Amino acid sequence: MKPRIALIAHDKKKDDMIKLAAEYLGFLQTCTLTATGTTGGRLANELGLAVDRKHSGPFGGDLQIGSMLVEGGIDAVIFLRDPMTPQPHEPDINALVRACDVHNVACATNLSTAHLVLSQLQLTQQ
Ligand SMILES: O=C(CO)COP(=O)(O)O
Repeated sequence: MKPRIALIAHDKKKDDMIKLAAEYLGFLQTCTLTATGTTGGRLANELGLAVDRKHSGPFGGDLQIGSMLVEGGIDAVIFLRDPMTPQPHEPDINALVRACDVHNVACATNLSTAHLVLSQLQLTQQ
């Protein structure tokens, strides 16, 4: 089955997300991708990736992805959080990360871990 990956980035991390996704473009094209609204828009517009776009994070996008994950619909989450900027929807962010822990779903919240997760997933697909 294709890996089902959620891609989410806070505003100051969106350029990092685009660079990361560009590095793994060939692999990500083989995956089923879900993203929060603005992140997904950039991935689609700038890299041509087919992404199921949920609401923007502050409007419930993290919760929508959390709900999918709880239902068993997500294999890994790449969530480039901005630890330096307070977010109005902090409880939603914590709920998503908590849902990953509850359901033992890989959750990369920084670039180093994102590389480890994506490179490993890519290996297991080959
Ligand atoms: O806020 C976010 C995650 O908490 C991301 O939402 P956007 O991708 O819509 O900016």
